[in-house]
Amino acid sequence: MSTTPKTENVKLSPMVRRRTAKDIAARKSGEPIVCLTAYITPMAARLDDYCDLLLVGDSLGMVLYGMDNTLGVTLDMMIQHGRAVMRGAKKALVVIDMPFGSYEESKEQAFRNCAKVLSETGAGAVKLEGGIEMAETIAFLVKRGIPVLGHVGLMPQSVNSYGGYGAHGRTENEWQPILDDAQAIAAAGAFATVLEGVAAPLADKITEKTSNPIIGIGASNKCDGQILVTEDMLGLFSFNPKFVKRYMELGTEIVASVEAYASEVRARTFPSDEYTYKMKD
Ligand SMILES: Nc1nc(=O)c2c([nH]1)NC[C@@H]1CN(c3ccc(C(=O)N[C@@H](CCC(=O)O)C(=O)O)cc3)CN21
Ligand SMILES: CC(C)C(=O)C(=O)O
Ligand SMILES: [Mg+2]
Repeated sequence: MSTTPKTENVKLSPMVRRRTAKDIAARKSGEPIVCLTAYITPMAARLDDYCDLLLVGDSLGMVLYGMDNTLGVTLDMMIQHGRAVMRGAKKALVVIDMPFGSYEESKEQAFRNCAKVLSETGAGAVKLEGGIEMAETIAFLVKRGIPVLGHVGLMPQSVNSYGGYGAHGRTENEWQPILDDAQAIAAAGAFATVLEGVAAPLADKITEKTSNPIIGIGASNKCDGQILVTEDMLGLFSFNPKFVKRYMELGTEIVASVEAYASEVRARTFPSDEYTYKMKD
């Protein structure tokens, strides 16, 4: 009889070291940081090999739930989708967007909710929108072990104040406050910053004048990295702002497939023989 201990038969999956916030921080002026959003396991699994960072964005309120903006997204939604993405992604750093109302009130509120998000999802960092006004909160979180990805420029959770999603910094008198925001949160310890919806020359200047990596969306190709909403670049979300390049037309392909299925059902050509069970011999 074999006396081999049971543990010897346990197959360990090959160890992949997941990217950390520190790895991303080290990419200032280095190899561009590739980022996309992910909300669900099967998508995260497919993006994982190609992305340094996967963001569970609060854009999921609009993309998955049909909301008009991101303001109705809850902490529980972010946690459930965060867990789903963690099950699919093994290599990328997973970052969870803090939803509107979950962090702005005080640094204590921010810590409580960010800690809940990290402990219940296993993700490696959180993202929160805000410039100078959030710098103190970001420093408080970072000093207590919570890596923070910043987000300045167009901040979608402030859509009611802006009155829309127009680009910022398209006249030079708008530049200084946005640069100040980016520098303030870099100084507060954000490991990188998303810069959204700004004129390209301003994005170039901010990238040059900040100490942490700048990840652009609707910004410029001189940023230290790029992010897009995955459903936007796949052509699944009916939305066509200037900054979205559609790499495929998934929505059109879905419609074509459903059309084919519907007509086969009506013609009784589906399910054909190969899709039906035979009797046992
Ligand atoms: N699917 C999706 N993709 C995103 O990039 C995204 C979201 N959702 N939800 C959260 C925010 C909202 N964002 C938006 C929403 C609309 C425009 C937009 O319509 N832009 C127009 C100009 C609008 C105006 O001038 O008022 C454009 O042509 O760029 C841009 C960014 C970016 N974020
Ligand atoms: C667009 C990205 C940066 C985002 O914040 C989101 O997807 O919610
Ligand atoms: Mg967001």
